[in-house]
Amino acid sequence: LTRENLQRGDWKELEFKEYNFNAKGPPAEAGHLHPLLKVKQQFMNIFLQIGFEEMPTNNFVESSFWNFDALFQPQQHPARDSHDTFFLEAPSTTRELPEDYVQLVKRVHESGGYGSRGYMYDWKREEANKNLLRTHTTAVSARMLYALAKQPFAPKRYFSIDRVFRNESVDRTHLAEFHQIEGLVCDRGLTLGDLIGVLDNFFSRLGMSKLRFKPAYNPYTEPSMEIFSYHEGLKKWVEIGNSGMFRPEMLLPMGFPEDVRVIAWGLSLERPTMILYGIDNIRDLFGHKVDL
Ligand SMILES: COC[C@@H]1[C@H](c2ccc(C#Cc3ccccc3)cc2)[C@@H]2CN(C(=O)Nc3ccc(OC4CC4)cc3)C[C@@H](O)[C@@H](O)CN12
Repeated sequence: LTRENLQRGDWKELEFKEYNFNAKGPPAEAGHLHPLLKVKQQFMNIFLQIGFEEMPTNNFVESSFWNFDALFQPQQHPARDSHDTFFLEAPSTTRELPEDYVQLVKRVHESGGYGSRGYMYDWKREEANKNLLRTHTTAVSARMLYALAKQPFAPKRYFSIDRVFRNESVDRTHLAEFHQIEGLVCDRGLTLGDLIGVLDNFFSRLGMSKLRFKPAYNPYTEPSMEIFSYHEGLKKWVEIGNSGMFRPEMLLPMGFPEDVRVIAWGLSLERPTMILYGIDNIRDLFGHKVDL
């Protein structure tokens, strides 16, 4: 039907069939929820069911102070190197830190206290001021615990599920960023048994029972444990996370009473999502194909 023969009126001779209003149109391509967000919602529901409150994680940029120093992670630790951490050029330094607390952190790094020897090095404020992309959500846990320690003591359960950034080489199963899931319980007199109990409760809600634990090391927790679960589908033991008890050198400078303990654990969102959705290349989780 061109403009010409429309104007000439040829169409008047044409035979048109009845319009069928019951004909089905082409199937509308509906949207899909992203697998990561569906699994995130599952984890969030579990945390909320067992009485955990969500921490505010809406700051990707963090100071080295909250990301490392407050966690008693020494300034010469390799994780603080630019090969593992994304430091910011602008704004390169943090605007403000709680000065009285900074002095207590400096002292515990340099000379210990509370029964600790410390690391016996010259702690530098310039190092703590450096802005970075947070390498773990434990930086948020540090901020929340510091705020909690300023109140009259009350037990708390917090969780966070958000993006963290590591300056690592990317490959089929590793990207420069991932979503960390972290839970913590703060109360008087908590023991490693309470940590094991909380982990049993949490992971059993995901169908992961029969947990096994292996001694591990984190700069900010002592003791620390890697967490394993026997995966019926894969017929093998799978590492499902890491955990531990925050050190007194982290908690006592915040101002917590001596008998307050914090048990905490972490895992990633990508690993369970890839397993639950049978995705073997992590890039398939993110947008269009990017061949790095
Ligand atoms: C550099 O990233 C390390 C990441 C990530 C990780 C590791 C440790 C923490 C932590 C912590 C922590 C420790 C103490 C106190 C506070 C936080 C958080 C994320 C996962 C943690 N991991 C991990 O998620 N594994 C996992 C979790 C769930 C799962 O469910 C499947 C349905 C069955 C399967 C697998 C363990 C390994 O994948 C490990 O090789 C990779 N880990």
